[in-house]
Amino acid sequence: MKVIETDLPGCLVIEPRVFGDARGFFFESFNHDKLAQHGLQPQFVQGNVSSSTRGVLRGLHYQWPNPQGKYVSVVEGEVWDVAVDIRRGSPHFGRWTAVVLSAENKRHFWIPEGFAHGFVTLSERAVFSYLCTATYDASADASIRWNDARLAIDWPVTDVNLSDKDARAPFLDEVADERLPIYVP
Ligand SMILES: Cc1cn([C@H]2C[C@H](O)[C@@H](COP(=O)(O)OP(=O)(O)O[C@H]3O[C@H](C)C(=O)[C@H](O)[C@H]3O)O2)c(=O)[nH]c1=O
Repeated sequence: MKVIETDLPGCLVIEPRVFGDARGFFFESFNHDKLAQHGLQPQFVQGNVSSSTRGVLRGLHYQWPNPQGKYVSVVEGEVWDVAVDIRRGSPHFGRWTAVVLSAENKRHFWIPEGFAHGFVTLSERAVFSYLCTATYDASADASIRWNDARLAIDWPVTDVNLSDKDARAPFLDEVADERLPIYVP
């Protein structure tokens, strides 16, 4: 397993060791002890799977309170996945980083608690599978507009297919401070 730091502190790319043979391949999608060697000890309590067609954009989502750390990957197709630091008091507030996740590259992406998350689907269909460190709390579920000029996320696709909720998401400047996660150094 390789753990690669991104340009946004806290967000990590994990590349599993893949064992291929005449039958196909095997890889460990999550290994507590191996991640712990890299200082990462998430305790997952929920797993999610979603399927999206080309151009579907889900995000930018977060939970506060009850923030979720997310360990995300793609088991079919390809997405452009983005994490945004929206923690009040963070030295990196408003900064984002992105990674291409695909069934082919088998990369996993660790997004810490307090970050907003989203992705846009690059393939005909993408099946997105991820683990969370807190369970879903509808009352804490929150969104920020995907194309917020203040974030200036360089999405590779702009003709996107959004849920009504995401299309109406507030801009960061419209979100009350108390609805944003708190940075804990
Ligand atoms: C997230 C979630 C949703 N739901 C229900 C609520 C809705 O009735 C339905 C679809 O929810 P939503 O449209 O919020 O699903 P996504 O747009 O895929 O949201 C996710 O997309 C981005 C990429 C994320 O990072 C979050 O995990 C999550 O917000 O599933 C649940 O029952 N449990 C859950 O954990």
